[in-house]
Amino acid sequence: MNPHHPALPPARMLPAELLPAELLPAEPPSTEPPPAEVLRRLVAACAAGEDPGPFALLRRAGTGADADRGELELELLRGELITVARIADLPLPPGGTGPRVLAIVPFRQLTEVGLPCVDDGSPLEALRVTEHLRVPLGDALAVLPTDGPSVHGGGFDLDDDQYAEQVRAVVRDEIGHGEGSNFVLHRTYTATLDGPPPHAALAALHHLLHTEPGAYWTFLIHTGRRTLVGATPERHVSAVDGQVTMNPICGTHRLPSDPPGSFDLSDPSDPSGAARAGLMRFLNDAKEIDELSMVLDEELKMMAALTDDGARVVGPHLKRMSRLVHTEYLLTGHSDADVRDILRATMFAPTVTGSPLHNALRVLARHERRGRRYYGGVAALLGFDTTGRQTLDAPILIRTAELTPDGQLRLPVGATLVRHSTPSGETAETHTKAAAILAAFGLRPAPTQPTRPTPRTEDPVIAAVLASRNTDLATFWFHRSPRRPLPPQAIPPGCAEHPSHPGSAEHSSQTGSAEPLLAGRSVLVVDAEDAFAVMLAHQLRSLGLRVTVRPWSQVTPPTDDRTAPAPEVDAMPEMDAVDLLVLGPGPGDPLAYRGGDPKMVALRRLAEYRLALGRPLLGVCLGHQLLADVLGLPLRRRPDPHQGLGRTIDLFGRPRRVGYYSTFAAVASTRGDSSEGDPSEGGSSEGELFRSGFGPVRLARDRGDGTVHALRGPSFVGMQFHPESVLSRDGLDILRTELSTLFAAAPIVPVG
Ligand SMILES: C=C(O[C@@H]1C=C(C(=O)O)C=C[C@H]1O)C(=O)O
Ligand SMILES: NC(=O)CC[C@H](N)C(=O)O
Repeated sequence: MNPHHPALPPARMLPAELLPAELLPAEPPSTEPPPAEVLRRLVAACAAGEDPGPFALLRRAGTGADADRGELELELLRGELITVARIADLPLPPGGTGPRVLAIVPFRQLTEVGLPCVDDGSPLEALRVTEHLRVPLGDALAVLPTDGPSVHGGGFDLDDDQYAEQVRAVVRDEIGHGEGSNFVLHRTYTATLDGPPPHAALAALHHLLHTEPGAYWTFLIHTGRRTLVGATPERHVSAVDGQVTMNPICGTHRLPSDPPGSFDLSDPSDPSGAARAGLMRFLNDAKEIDELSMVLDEELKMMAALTDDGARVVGPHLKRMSRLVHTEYLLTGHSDADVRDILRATMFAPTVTGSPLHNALRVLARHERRGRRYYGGVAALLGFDTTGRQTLDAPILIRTAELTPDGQLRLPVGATLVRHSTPSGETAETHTKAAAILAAFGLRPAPTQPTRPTPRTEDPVIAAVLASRNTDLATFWFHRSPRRPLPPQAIPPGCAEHPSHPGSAEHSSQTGSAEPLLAGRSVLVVDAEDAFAVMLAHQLRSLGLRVTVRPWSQVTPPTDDRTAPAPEVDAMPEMDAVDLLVLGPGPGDPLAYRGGDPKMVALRRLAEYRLALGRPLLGVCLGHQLLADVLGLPLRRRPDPHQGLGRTIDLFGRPRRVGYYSTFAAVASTRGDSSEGDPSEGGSSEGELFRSGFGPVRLARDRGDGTVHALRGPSFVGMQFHPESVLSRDGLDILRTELSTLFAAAPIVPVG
């Protein structure tokens, strides 16, 4: 018996002192019962309301047992409960293979790295694993209870009208004011259990194992202080053999049937093909497509910061759950970092927070005004493989109910809000997401038949529609060569390839190779609170430049102006010395410099300083807006935010596919309008000419509304779009062209 679980007495063994001496075996018998028996006793203890001690049951896809052994299993872990303050405190001493620690990381863990959130004090609890058993899934299902205690008094903390109003407010006040492109707001369903929570959780797990075969983890984690039970579709991050994988899932198609049955595209009971038609509408829905691209961009930022080889994108694919279908990408890269550092660096997924991450967290705290407990955090299984390398498997805690010993059930659920979200649509989405878990507690009708998991290969028509989404995306992020082949479990079924293959002409122009005019030049990228800066750095490096990235608060031009807000760090000589200064993208209203906003003041001063110096300067999005402002072009807030929007534009006479994440824009009025910023010459393929105090500026403007897509001056370039975004198919080529032109034109200034 496991000494940590005295509540579970041995079932069959008589105490040795009661046996006649001749019956005593020469060798002590194995006292370890078979795994299914251990589970049976655990279930019995829970049903009797006894304390089963900390344990977990995990049905893991991908990196789980299936991949190794080809049979379905439920992992049973037991261990000691520990509570730690920081992720780094999770104990992972070398030695032994297999899982060692199973942690539940609350959302408030963000405070550990100084990121904003409503701090509800939820603890970082973990099981230090003392026992790891594998129970064949069939045996487990035979032992798990089919019925749990009844549950009553359910309802959402925010009613539908209140949630819809929050959706409206975020779209209008945050996305509509340049604070970011997507935000996830949650609401929580609560109810009360009439019996022991671990027993209720086991019955719910049984239900979910049947109904959610498409889940990434179907699991129950009982720490003694709480029980989490759920079927989460989404891997947040895993690390196997130095291969780090993230899995942004976004876009939600609500399945029509109620109560739901199996979702089969060739379902003979759906002769009209209604299910298929609905799925096709979803796959072609601009909002759903944009949602996934936005979270792909945001997770690429994380991967770019985390891995030494950038990241590689695979997908998109469908992720099928019982009542809904999602779309997903997979991102892989290489990192030798300690798995606890990987966890710490990825708090938390953009699919449960928003973009850009830091400001999204502020927006969440502002609108949600209550803690998230474990919602949006992760479960994390840490251990070692047979070669002694650390392993990590961390799903996102969504579609997960928390049961507390006092019988409270909480199920938080959210939706990704984007510029074209509708309050009613997002509210309906939260109901559908909650339904699968609520059904497991008898709070919603159960599906009539088991759900079919996502097939290994997609239906060819659907696969083609999915693959076509990549034609407008940046090859650069699809063909970064991984250091080693992807492990088979990293590649999901029906892997869609990017249409441009290695070796093609398009591929070589889009994947980066050192440029003669750029190679070896030094660049300082100023991060204006958007990790797009790190993606830009990867692209610039691929063009041969030497790149440093620094937060805006640590970069400041030399100034004698003592009235200006005090910089955190003294003037940096490299401001003058670097061959190229890049002012990066960032959230917020660029004109807020007038009210003294420290970030906007600092960035604008950098633009002024570098312009006066006459040395190469590139402004991207927010950086471009502040550059345009210094040049004398007016800035306007768009009525139609371009947050997360791919467009084909006319860029100095060439059609270019680029991605926008902006609500503001510089505007140059059309000829005949006498307002400031009037271009002084008519349009040409070279763009219109605007005379600024820093020399003539060529403008690439939108013919419809006059907004400035890009500008070229004697020593500077501005881009309203994001060349680094996955939405910018032509981003890398634009950077190459614009920077080469800039360096060809810019006088060589000796620095000494
Ligand atoms: C936020 C949740 O789910 C996330 C949001 C999705 C969406 O908005 O389409 C889809 C999958 C998840 O990444 C949740 O279940 O609470
Ligand atoms: N991505 C950005 O740099 C955005 C700039 C600015 N916050 C806007 O929304 O227009």
